[in-house]
Amino acid sequence: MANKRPLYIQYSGPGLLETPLLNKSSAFTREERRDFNLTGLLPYTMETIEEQVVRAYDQYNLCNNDLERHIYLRSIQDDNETLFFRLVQDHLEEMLPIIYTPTVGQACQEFSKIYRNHRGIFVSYPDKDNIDDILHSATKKNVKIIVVSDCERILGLGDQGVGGMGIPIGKLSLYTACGGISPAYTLPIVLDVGTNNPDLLNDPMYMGWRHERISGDEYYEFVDLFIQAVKRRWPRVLLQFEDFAQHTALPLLEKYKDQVCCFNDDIQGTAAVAVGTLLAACKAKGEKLSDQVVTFLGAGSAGCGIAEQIVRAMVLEGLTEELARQRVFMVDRWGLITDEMTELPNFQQRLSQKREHIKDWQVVGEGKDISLLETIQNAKPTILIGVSAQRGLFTEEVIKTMHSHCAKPLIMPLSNPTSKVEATPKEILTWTNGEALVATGSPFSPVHINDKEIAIAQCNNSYIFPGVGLGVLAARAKRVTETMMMVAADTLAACSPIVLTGEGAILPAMSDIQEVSKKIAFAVAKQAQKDGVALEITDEQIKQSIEMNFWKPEYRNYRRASL
Ligand SMILES: NC(=O)C1=CN([C@@H]2O[C@H](COP(=O)(O)OP(=O)(O)OC[C@H]3O[C@@H](n4cnc5c(N)ncnc54)[C@H](O)[C@@H]3O)[C@@H](O)[C@H]2O)C=CC1
Ligand SMILES: CC(=O)C(=O)O
Ligand SMILES: [Mg+2]
Repeated sequence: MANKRPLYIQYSGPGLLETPLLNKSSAFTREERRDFNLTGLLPYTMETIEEQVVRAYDQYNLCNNDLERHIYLRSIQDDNETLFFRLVQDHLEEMLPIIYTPTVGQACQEFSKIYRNHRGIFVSYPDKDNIDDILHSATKKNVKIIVVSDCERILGLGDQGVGGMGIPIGKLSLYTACGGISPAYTLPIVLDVGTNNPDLLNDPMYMGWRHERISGDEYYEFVDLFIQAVKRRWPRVLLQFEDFAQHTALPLLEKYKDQVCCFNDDIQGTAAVAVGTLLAACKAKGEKLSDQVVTFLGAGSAGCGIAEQIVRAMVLEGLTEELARQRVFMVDRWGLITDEMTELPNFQQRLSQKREHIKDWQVVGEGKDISLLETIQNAKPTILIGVSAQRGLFTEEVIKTMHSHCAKPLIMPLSNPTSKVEATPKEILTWTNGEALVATGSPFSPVHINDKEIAIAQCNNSYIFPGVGLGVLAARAKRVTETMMMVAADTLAACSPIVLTGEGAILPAMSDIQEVSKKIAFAVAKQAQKDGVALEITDEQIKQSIEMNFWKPEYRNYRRASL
């Protein structure tokens, strides 16, 4: 047991067994059973956590499908968090797809059907006058990281109403499993502002506020009530915005990024993991990022967030911003985004291509609505990124055309969950004779082609946010800056096996994720100091803080706290 210091607690009897953060189930010792009035409430034999994991894993293997596995793991989490995280840690690669994408998507869609137990906080619009009271009802006093969603864009599955709670829960499980943040410090929150999903509104089982979404000033005033209440309750908390829709994601980030310690995972976390992946792939090919030409399908929060980070990285390599922007092509549902398109939101406008630069392109229809295929035929990209949440849009023709211009293209269908992928790795590798480098948002099995087994990198922001959170806590940072996200990307690239050894995968193995998160945390903490948003402590103190904050799923001895 690494942490031998006893924990002084006030709970006893059934109340202790019903407190998931403290419950040890059959692992309570004889003395603890006596001291905390547990004798007779548990079978006689005392077990170790290893024995408990064996039983739990046996039961897990009896489940018939992934949703059942998800429900089973969530039930352990709601009963005994230490056991849950030990089980997940011991079977990380197998269980991440169950507690996170893709299965969490199905769990969100079926939330009201599979609901078992309360977890997290629901801040519902009709309760808007009581948000302080709601936050004070949270049993955790010392919350350090919140993941909050209004659930309007859950993965690529659209508006899931309160069912989206699965996402903050899943993200925070990864904060602990991958970034060592104690579950005692994390809190998932859903802002229930209604839903525009007719299936949910018509579902008699739907558990959220049965009302269409509030919008406009009413929406922003409600979110502000929430943010101000969070600041009063936990002034230093790190707030992660997750799975907001495109029309609110950036405005909320712009509004709050200088007011509270916060970031938007879909814009900034995704940008960092994608640029980290690109940097690693370029190093592996012996090329510079600034030599690449990048095409996006999907110019939303993720697409534009990644594109802006690519521009920043190209500028750091020496390109002018104007030249960098000329190398990035954004295709959305109306085709290539150009400066002739009126009514583009600002974040797309900044990434539009100037007509004069593409005037010589060979396209049909006088250059209106330039398709993805036409963009690829003319721009001849070396990198193709899919963040459109539309299955199948990377067609055989699109991929083969890309391959005809670039011998070893990097193709990244990043949309989640698996059902929304723009093309599967098997399709891409088949159409490119195994020559493309592929990274996906959701996990995929290795592909066998030309007598080779090709592992598929999972380019998901889960490589970034746990380390960023750990770094913010270690340095006690007050803000999350763009440069902190940029060093997270650089550090991820530096951990890539292909960069380190010249062979292997583009991204580190999931089994190494804790060490990667610690490295990202250190770099993020140092950058926070450089940016003047963190404590001035020594490198040694940062490292110590990271190690000290790194929670391990092990039971501690309990002593009775005097009341
Ligand atoms: N791998 C990762 O770490 C991450 C993956 N994602 C995934 O990326 C996808 C998009 O997320 P966001 O950018 O936040 O959503 P968003 O809604 O902001 O953007 C999606 C964009 O795709 C466009 N689009 C829709 N249909 C299209 C079509 N037929 N052709 C071209 N464009 C089309 C939409 O107009 C929109 O601009 C989701 O599936 C999400 O799960 C998001 C964040 C992180
Ligand atoms: C991974 C993630 O954050 C998303 O798909 O929304
Ligand atoms: Mg997300």
